[in-house]
Amino acid sequence: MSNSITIVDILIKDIRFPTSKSLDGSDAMNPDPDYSAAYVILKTDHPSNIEGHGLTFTIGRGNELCVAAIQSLSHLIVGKKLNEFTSNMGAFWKMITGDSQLRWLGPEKGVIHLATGAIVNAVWDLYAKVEEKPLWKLLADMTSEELVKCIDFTYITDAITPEEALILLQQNEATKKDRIDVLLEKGYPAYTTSAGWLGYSDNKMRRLCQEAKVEGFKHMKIKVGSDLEDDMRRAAIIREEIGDDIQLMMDANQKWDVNEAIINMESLKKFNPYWIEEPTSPDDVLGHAKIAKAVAPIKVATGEHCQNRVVFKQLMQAGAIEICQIDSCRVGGVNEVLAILLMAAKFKIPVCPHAGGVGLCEYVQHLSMIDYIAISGSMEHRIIEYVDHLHEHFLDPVVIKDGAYMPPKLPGYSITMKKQSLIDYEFPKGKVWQEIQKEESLISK
Ligand SMILES: C[C@H](O)[C@@H](O)[C@@H](O)[C@H](O)C(=O)O
Ligand SMILES: [Mg+2]
Repeated sequence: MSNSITIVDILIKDIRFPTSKSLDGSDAMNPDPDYSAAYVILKTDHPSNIEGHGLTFTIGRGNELCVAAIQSLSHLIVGKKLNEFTSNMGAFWKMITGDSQLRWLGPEKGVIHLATGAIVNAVWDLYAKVEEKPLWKLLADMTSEELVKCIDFTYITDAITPEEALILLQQNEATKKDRIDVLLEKGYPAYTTSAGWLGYSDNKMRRLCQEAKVEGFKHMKIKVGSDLEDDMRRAAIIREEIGDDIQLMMDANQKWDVNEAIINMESLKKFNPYWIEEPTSPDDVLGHAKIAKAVAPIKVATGEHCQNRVVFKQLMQAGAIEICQIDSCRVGGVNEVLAILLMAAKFKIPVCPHAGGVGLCEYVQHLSMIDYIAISGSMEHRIIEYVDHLHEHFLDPVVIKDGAYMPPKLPGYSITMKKQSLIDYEFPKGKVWQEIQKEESLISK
C-alpha cells in the first residue's frame, strides 16, 4: 500500500507577505499585519515524490518562533511511516501533543500549539494526496467509526463521549451523498471581509461594498472597536452602500472590556448587526456569556484566538457563543477541529470558520464541507469567511461562484504554495524582503 511510505525529512520556511503596506487585514487590535505562514514540507520516499504541505498562520513578527517550535516537534514525525499515523489518527494526535517536555510550553496553546497545527495539517495533506482525494472527500468517505477514531476525547467527555459522537455521525450516514451533490452543484455560502478592513479609506470601502454586491455576497463583515464615533460613521457608510438586505457582521478583535462591549453594542445595534465577533478577551468565557445575554438577539461569535477544544467546550457549555468560529491552525489541526465540530453539532451551535489570513480560506472550506456532509448535516445559519487576498500564491486556490465556495477537486488540503512564492517571500532572504530592506535603508539614510 502506498500509505506505507516514510516521512524522510521536514523543511520549514518562514514565509511573509508585506500586507501591512496596503493595510489589508487591518483591525482595531492589529493595525499593520503582514500575513505570514510558518510553512512545513514533509518529504517522503513515495515513488512520485509526494510531499505533505501545511502551514500555521501568524501576522508577521514572531513567525520565526513558530518555525522554531515546528523544528522542536519534528523528531516526532521524521523517520516514521505514514500508515503508523493513519491507522489511528487519534493516537497520532495524542502523540504529537503528548511529548512531555514540549507539552510544558502549552499545554495545547500558544506557539507550540500553532506549530502542532502546521505539522498535523501537513500529515493530513500528505494522507489525502496519497489517497488521491481532496481532504473533504477523504473525510467524507470515512465511516462514522473511523471519524470518531481521529479524535482525542481527552478533557471533553463531560461534553461529548465517543459513543455519543458515533450516534450523532451515524444519523447522517445515509444522506451524506445527497449533501455532497448539493455542494458540488451550489457550493457552500461565503461572507466577505474584504471591504471592511479598518485601515481602508471611505472611498475604497464604498467601492469594495459595491463590488461585493455585484459578486453575489449576501453577508459581509466590518471592523469596529476603534473609536465608537468612527465605528458608527463607518457602519453608516457601509449600510448606505449595501442596503438592508445584506447581513452585516461586526468584529471588535478583542478591543473591549466586558461592560464596554455591552455599552458600545447598545449604540451599534441601530445598524442591525447579525453578530459581534471577539467583543473581549478570547479567554474570558464568563465575560462572553455576560455579553451574549446583554446584547441578544445580536449573536456573539468567537474562535480565531480560542486556544483549544477545552475552551471551546466551556464557551458552549456556558451559553457564551452562538457562532463558533473554528480556526484551522490556531488549534491543533484537523483532528482537534473535528472534536470542536462534533461539540458544536451537539450544542446546536452553527460553525462559521475564521479565514482570510494567508491559506486559511484554502483550509477551512474543507472543514465546513465535512461539517455539512457528515457532522451537523446543515448549512442553516452557516457561512464561511472569505477575503480576496493572496490566493494567487496557491497551486489549488479557492473557487468562489455567486458568493459560494465550490468544493476543491485536487488531492490534498489545498494548502500547497507555488514554488516561486516560497522562494520570493521567504523572510528575510527572499527577493521581496530584500527589496523592502533596500528601500528602508535608503529612506533612513
Ligand atoms: C489581523 C487579521 O487580519 C484579523 O483582522 C482577522 O483575522 C479578522 O479578525 C477576521 O475575522 O478575519
Ligand atoms: Mg475576526
